[in-house]
Parts: sequence; C-alpha cells; structure tokens
Amino acid sequence: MVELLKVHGSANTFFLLDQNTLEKKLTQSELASLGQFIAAANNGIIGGADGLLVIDEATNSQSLASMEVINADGSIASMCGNGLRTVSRFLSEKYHLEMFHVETPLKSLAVSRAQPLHDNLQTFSVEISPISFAQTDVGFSNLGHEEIRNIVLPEIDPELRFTAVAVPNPHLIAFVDQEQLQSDRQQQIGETLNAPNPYFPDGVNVSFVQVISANKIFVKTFERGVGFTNACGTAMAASSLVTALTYPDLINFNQKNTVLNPGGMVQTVVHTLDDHYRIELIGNATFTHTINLSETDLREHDFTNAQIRETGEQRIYQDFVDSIK
Ligand SMILES: N[C@@H](CCC[C@H](N)C(=O)O)C(=O)O
Repeated sequence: MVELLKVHGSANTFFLLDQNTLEKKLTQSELASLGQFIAAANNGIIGGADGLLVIDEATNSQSLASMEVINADGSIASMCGNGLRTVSRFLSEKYHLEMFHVETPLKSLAVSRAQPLHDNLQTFSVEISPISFAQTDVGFSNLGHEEIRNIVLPEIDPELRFTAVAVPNPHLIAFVDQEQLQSDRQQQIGETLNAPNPYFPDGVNVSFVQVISANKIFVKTFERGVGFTNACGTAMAASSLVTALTYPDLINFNQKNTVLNPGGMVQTVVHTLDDHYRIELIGNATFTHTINLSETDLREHDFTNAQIRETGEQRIYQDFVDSIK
C-alpha cells in the first residue's frame, strides 16, 4: 500500500507523494501525468488540488531530501513556498528533526518548525531564495527592458506599474486599488501571459497586491500552470520584497510582515545583505487527508478502492482563519 497526503499551505492545496515509499519509483513522465490527473477537480479525488509535491532522495549531502513541484497542468515549477512548508513538516515528522535543508531545483533551502501562528496550528518557516531581477532569470523578452522594476508595460496594461522578479520561479507584481483588484484585469493578464505569448514565453505568476497598512499587505495570485489559487507562497514572499523596495516606509527589512491572501494569512521577513535578498515565509502546514491505495492503482490512476480519511486538521485551520477576520 502507498500513502498519499492531501495538504495545504494557506489553502493552496496539494497532494504529497514520498517516492521512497514506492517499490518502484515513478518516472518523470509518470509523475507529471499523475499530477495532472489527481489535481483535476473533475476526477473526483477530494476535489482535486493545485498541484503534486514529490519528495525524493537528495542529490547533495547538505539536504535531507528533495522536493519537486508539479503544477495542475503537469508543468514543473522551480519552487513552491506553500508546498515547501508542508514538505518540511512531512520530513520533520519522518526524521524527527526540527531544522534542516530541502533540495529544490536551484538551491538547497533552510527550513524549520516555527512558533504556531494559532493554537495547535502546525507552522513552518522556509527560505525563499535565490532571488533575481535579471531578464534571463525571470524569463521575459520583447519588453524593451533588462529589468522590470515599478514601470508601466504598455504591451501588458496601459496603466499598472509592474515589477518582475524570480524567487526563483517567475513573478509579475502590480500594486492595485480595490476597483482594479475586483476587475477582470488580473485574469486577462494571467491568461494572456500563460498562453503562447512573446513577453513571458515560459509563463509567469501574476500577483495583484494591496498595501493595507505598515507591514501588512494583501496578495492575490493567478498562478502559472494552475490559474487563480487561494494563495501562492513564493508570490507572497516576492510581493513582500517588492513592497519593501517600492514603499520603503511601509515594509522594513528584517521585520515580520503580515501577508493576507484569499485562503488565510502568512508572515514574511525580507532579509537584505548588500544587493542580495533572502525571504523567510512562515505559515501553516496542514494535512487534511490521508489516501491509501495499492501501488498498481496509483500507477493506473485508479482511485476507486482508495481509502480516504480526514485528519481533522482542517478544523484547526478554520479556527485560525476565523481568528484573523
Ligand atoms: N503555489 C506555489 C507556486 C507553485 C509554482 C507556480 N505555479 C509556478 O509555476 O511557478 C507557491 O506557494 O509558491
């Protein structure tokens, strides 16, 4: 039997699979097609998810394990902040460790158990890094700029000012007012830049940000490979950095920020050393379901005999959400 988990960070939902528990590991193409299948809401497995997180052995001695992120459309992401918190919790419980590194495609990242954000809420802190504003790292072209920092891009929108940053997955961020947030502009931009287009050929996560008060922002994200999600951890980290750079009076480096999102809330800390940035993302790591099935059924995407059990943790998360309203 194999055990999958259904997990979330700020209601950004994933299935989680530890390849080490399989008799024969899934190949890359099997993982991509499994991710696409179980993430789809219409396949009926607990309402689908935003993606699949895959744990495997690390290739370096610094890391306890590796994490791979498969978006709902089967594409691979270089990083996932909300997902990394749940992977960190899984590894923390498996290896009885509170602080360690997890290998991601570009960097081995420091993670640790953190002070609970609410009673009994499993909370983890993860490093978001490396960070770059360079065109080649963010992956944009034909926009006439080598960096996009708080500028209007008429090719994309006539009035919004954008910043593009890789953390290391790509993000395009704009500060908006209430009317802009409620309009269909974010969806239009997100869909355009994640379909074949000359500006972000590999797609981009598009976030609209509202500054609420000092050290407090709201972030809504249209995710590459997924669509609108309740929250995107790397987007909230990137938005905290971009707010600190754009509105230095409002977000201070090295201090905790509150980041609200449609699914809940996280905290961020933006660290700076010369021109180098590193962000800490602190938030829930909730396991909502266990799913047990045979390895053959997993390979064949047959969940008809799967045993699905609720963990009861969603109640704790809902208490937390109610407490921040
Ligand atoms: N939800 C994630 C980001 C997942 C990857 C993203 N869709 C991409 O393709 O870059 C997060 O919490 O960071």
